[in-house]
Amino acid sequence: MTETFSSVPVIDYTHLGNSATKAEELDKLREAIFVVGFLYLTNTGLEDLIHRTHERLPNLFDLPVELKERSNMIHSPSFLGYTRLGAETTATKTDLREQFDFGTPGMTPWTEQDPFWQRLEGPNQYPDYPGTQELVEEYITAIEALAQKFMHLVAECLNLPPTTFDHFKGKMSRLKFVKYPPAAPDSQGVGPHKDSAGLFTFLSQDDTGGLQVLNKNGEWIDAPPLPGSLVINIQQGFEAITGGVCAATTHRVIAPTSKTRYSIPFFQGVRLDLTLDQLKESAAHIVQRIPVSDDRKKRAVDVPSEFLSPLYSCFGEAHLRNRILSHPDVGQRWYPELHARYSREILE
Ligand SMILES: O=C(O)CCC(=O)C(=O)O
Ligand SMILES: [Fe+2]
Repeated sequence: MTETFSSVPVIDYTHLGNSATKAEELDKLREAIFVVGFLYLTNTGLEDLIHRTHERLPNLFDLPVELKERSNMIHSPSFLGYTRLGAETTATKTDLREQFDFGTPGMTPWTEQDPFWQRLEGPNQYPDYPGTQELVEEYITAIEALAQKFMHLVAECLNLPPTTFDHFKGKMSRLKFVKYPPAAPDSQGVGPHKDSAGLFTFLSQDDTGGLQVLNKNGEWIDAPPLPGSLVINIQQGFEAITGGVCAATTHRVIAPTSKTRYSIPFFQGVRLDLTLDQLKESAAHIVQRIPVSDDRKKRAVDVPSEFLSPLYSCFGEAHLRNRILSHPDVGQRWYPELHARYSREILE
């Protein structure tokens, strides 16, 4: 029988920091990473910040449309800014959500001499709502630090030196504020996908529900809200580092029917210049340590991983492709030739 899961494991962050409980919790983490690909992380110390941020979201999204549109993503070749309801596509269907995308501040401006995909790392557009920039910066600083520690723990659970994955880390991570308005039953909040921006995702969801993860048997498993927790999943960058053994995990959100849902995903960035060949070489010693399972590949049931396709020169290009297809209006404006090429590849 395929080794799979029917619920999402809960890992207590304080147990990972306590020598009396660490070994046992690392075992649970290993299982969560290698068998499930999803976990709840509790007691991270970020509860107050997460709570304060959620409290602001309804007012932020209630800003007049004209104000939100001023920071529309269409103005950003880095795919940062506001996306109105219905402007995003996943698995070729329209998502029923509205969102603000932010990146780690302080990126070096792109110039014509840089590779085209380097343009993904650019400046933020902040909505005109007092305190937003400060809150975004505070959130990104705090969660970047947690993400870094988490990555060290993942290395430790493989008996690798804690800093093993550090040189895969990219300069820019991404943070989103997302709103899902109520919709007809079984509507697509966001369709089935694997996160493409980097290593791990750290998601805070409110108390509405609707997040589902796919297990190896192709069944959708609910990931119900767990107050104060972060839901962590594997992105395509970590999948690539582990030679596809730790498959990025497929998930989706069913739109709410009677109340608005808000969520705050944070995507830990990966180095954009990583090529598949470089990865194969440097990841070989990592892959050897990963427990062998006869059904390694079965988790990736239905959503292809762009980066493991030899079509793309490096992670940056694979990620750019994903952005262009998710936000076709932005893709068409800034990268018309790539937009045409990537769209054609889907049809073929
Ligand atoms: O809103 C959520 O709970 C999940 C969002 C998500 O999966 C994404 O934006 O990549
Ligand atoms: Fe996602």
